[in-house]
Amino acid sequence: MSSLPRIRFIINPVSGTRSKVDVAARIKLYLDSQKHEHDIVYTDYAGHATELAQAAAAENYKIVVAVGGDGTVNEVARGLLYTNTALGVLPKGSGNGLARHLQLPLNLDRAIKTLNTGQISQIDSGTINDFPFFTTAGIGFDAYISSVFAGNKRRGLKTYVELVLKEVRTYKHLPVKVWINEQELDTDCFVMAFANAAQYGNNAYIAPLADIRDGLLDVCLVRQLDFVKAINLSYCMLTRQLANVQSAEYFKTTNVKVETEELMMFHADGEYKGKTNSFEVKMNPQSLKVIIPS
Ligand SMILES: Nc1ncnc2c1ncn2[C@@H]1O[C@H](COP(=O)(O)OP(=O)(O)OP(=O)(O)O)[C@@H](O)[C@H]1O
Repeated sequence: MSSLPRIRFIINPVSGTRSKVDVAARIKLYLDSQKHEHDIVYTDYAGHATELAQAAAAENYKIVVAVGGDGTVNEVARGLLYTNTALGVLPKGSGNGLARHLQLPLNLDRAIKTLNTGQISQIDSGTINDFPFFTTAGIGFDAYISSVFAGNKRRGLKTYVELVLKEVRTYKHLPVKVWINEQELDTDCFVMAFANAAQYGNNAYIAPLADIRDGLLDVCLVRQLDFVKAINLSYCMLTRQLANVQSAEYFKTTNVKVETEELMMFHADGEYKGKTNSFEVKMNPQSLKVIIPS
C-alpha cells in the first residue's frame, strides 16, 4: 500500500450556477499524483458532506476538499473541526466567502494546483446557538434573505441583489437586548451580523476589519434601515468602509448574547437555521486547519 498523504474530494452535485465542468477529470489532470493519493465522493443529500468529512478525518486523510459553495464548505468544515485533517476548497458557489477571504483561487484549475503547493494554516470558527459557522452568521434581515433565497430556484448574485432591493423596503426592525463586551444594550435591530471572515461572499465586506485568526468576532449592528441608507450601506460594503459608517455600529468581542421578544430568524454561513428569541454567539479560536496558497 502506498504511504502518500491522502486527499478526499467531496463534491456537492447540486451546488453552483456555472456550467458543470468535469471536476473529476480536472483533478486527475492537475493534482500531483507523486505527492498525494486521492478519492472523490459525491453528496447524496443535505448534511451528507459532514458525515463524509468526519469519516475521512477518522481515517487520517491529510486534506478534505469541499467542492461547492459556502453551504458545502460549512458542512465539510464542521466535520473537520478540532481534527488534524485540513480543509481545502474548490469554490463552485455564487458567493464563495471563505475562499475569497483566504485568497484561494476561484478558478478551478488553479485551485486544484494550490493543493499541490499550498501550506496548512489554523483558523477560527464560530457558533450561533451551537451551529458552527466559518464566514458569517446573523440575525434579522440577512437571515430573512437566506430563508427566502433557500426557497428560490434561481441562484446567483443578480437574484440575490434583486431580492435584497425588493425586501429591504418592507422588512421591519425589531427591539432586542444585547450583551456585548460587558455592556447591555436595549436597541432596535434590522440586522446584526457576526463575522469570522470579512465578507459574506462576492466581495461584500460586512466586517472589513475581521481577522480569521485573531480569536475575535466582528459584530456589525444596523439598528434601522430605509431604502436610501440601504444603498449607502451596500456601497460601503463593496468598498470595505463599513467599520466607520453612521448607519452601522461595529464591535470586536469573543461572545455575544441577544434576546428578543418576537421570534427572529438566524443563519450560519448563509444557510437559514430557523427562528428563535435567544441567541448566543461564540468564537472557537484556531479550531480548523485549512490549506491556503503558499
Ligand atoms: N446531493 C444533494 N442534494 C440536495 N442538496 C444537497 C446535496 N448535497 C448538498 N446539498 C445541500 O446543498 C446546499 C447548497 O450548497 P452550496 O451552498 O454549496 O451551493 P450553492 O447554494 O449553489 O452556493 P451558494 O450558497 O454560494 O449560492 C447545502 O445546504 C447542502 O446541504
